[in-house]
Amino acid sequence: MSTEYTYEHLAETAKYLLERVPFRPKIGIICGSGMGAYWNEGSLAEALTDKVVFPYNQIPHFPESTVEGHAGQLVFGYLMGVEVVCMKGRFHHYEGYPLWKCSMPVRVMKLVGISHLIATNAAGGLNPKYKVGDVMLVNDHINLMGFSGNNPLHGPNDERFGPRFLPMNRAYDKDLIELAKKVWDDLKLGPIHEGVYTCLGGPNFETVAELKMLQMVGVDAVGMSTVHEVITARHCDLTVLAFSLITNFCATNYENQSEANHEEVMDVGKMRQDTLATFVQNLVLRIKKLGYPGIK
Ligand SMILES: O=P(O)(O)O[C@H]1O[C@H](CO)[C@@H](O)[C@H]1O
Ligand code: HPA
Repeated sequence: MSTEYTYEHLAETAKYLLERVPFRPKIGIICGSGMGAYWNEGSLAEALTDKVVFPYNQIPHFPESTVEGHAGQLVFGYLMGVEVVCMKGRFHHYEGYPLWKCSMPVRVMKLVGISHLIATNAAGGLNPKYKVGDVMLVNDHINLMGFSGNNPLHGPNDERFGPRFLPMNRAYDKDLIELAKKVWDDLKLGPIHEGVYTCLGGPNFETVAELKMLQMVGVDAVGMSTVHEVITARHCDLTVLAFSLITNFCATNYENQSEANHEEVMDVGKMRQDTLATFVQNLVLRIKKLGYPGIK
């Protein structure tokens, strides 16, 4: 990560937040485009009780949200009685931020005390079995931007966050994936998938040739976030669960006249928000009841 944010900067941010919040969250939740990043009514962050809300532009050293209509808030509160902190909206590379800046809130959440991260995103479905509105638990990713040397951990390493070299073969915690599947099934929410996610830089959606290539290398869902957050989270030893809401189908042939667009992404997010909120609420409850399982 760049030296622009030292450990001391982020510790200052964490101290500012902790001085204003009367409880300590153990679970951090990143609400992406499919989980109310952009709206209030019915969103997961709105379901929190005893909320303490920090607009990003009031938090020391935090980047500013630039996406139109983006709430840009860090919300502390209780979800089904479980202490959590929610990012209502995230930072993307296409907004002009380097990856280390996009994922700095993950380190801040670590410093305020979380041990578990639930990262959510909206993604295009490449796996032909997926339908719009489905949920895919991420069991692995392909760090395409990393192939060209663009990595959130690029630059000097501070061992207080984590090691210089880190394994990524168990990045997505298997126990949490199993637990998430069980919670989903117990709630009788229908089918749920497991698959591989990749992040492209955006902001344009993909060409047909790009999508065909991604499909060939085993990508099931494609988006513009999450991968750098998960790398940063694993670096500082957080246990990670991530899931994608499939908001659109990726066209892998030229006959398909449909075009991906952000309105559809947000519409599908709104359509599925109640289901996803119920899922996440029950999931955090189970994680707490089980004593926060997973790789710490
Ligand atoms: O990944 P999240 O933030 O959920 O949002 C996804 O949806 C937006 C495109 O519609 C992009 O920002 C993409 O990354
Ligand atoms: N491609 C990239 N990012 C996305 C998509 C997509 O089809 N849908 C939602 N975010």
